[in-house]
Amino acid sequence: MNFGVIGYKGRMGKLILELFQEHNHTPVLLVDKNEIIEKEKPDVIIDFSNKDALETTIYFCKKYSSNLVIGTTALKEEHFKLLKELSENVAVVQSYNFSIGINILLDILEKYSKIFEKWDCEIVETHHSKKKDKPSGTAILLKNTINRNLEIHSLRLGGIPGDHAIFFSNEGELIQFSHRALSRKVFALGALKAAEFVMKKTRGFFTFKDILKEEI
Ligand SMILES: NC(=O)C1=CN([C@@H]2O[C@H](COP(=O)(O)OP(=O)(O)OC[C@H]3O[C@@H](n4cnc5c(N)ncnc54)[C@H](OP(=O)(O)O)[C@@H]3O)[C@@H](O)[C@H]2O)C=CC1
Ligand SMILES: O=C(O)C1=N[C@H](C(=O)O)C[C@H](O)C1
Repeated sequence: MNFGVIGYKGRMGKLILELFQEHNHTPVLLVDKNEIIEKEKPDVIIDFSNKDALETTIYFCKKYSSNLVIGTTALKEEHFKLLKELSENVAVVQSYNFSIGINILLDILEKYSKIFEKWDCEIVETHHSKKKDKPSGTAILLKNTINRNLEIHSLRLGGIPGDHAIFFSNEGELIQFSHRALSRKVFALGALKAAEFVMKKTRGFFTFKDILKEEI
């Protein structure tokens, strides 16, 4: 496939560019802050950049009828509205976490977190010190899935790719669910899986969990 990367100079952008090429896909559109390299029509555009790039991303998706895989976090309601509108014409996969493990954890929490309704619950997320947003998109996703008012604690340290832990506790016990991304490559692999998925679709709004339905 011909693909585009928004945020191609970033930590995720560089990995995505490398991994997709290893799988014989061709980069035809590269966008970063104040930079656009435009060669051909991309079949799919991958955006791991910043919410401020969304306008540009949507411009290119519309211009070329390209499908979109977007992992950028800190999106606001207005951004989701734009993505839903876009998905009326092209296929969009949006997720704050493209790892398989977090999506399995979301599934478990969706099914079982009600059991802990009367227990205290808090989330701790730990990421590298260069991460710009707080709390992480994944922590927001976990909180929305648990579907209750709870506190998120954010740590920004060293080079940690992404740790999330959910604690449930009553007077005498503690249960902890946790996930650690051992490297950023898991997210790039997830983006590749999502890009291959959208190539089979013409339109619609999907999450990474929709893609993993057959696996989890
Ligand atoms: N969903 C998931 O599974 C994952 C999501 N993420 C998310 O992906 C995003 C990128 O993460 P990461 O690669 O670590 O971040 P980086 O800061 O390393 O990369 C982002 C890149 O986008 C560029 N950029 C910033 N603003 C714009 C803009 N308006 N137009 C075009 N390019 C722009 C940045 O340029 P500059 O540095 O000059 O600002 C930078 O090169 C974050 O939102 C992060 O939370 C990350 C990992 C996994
Ligand atoms: O910025 C990151 O690095 C990550 N961002 C995502 C988030 O905010 O949840 C996913 C992952 O944890 C890494």
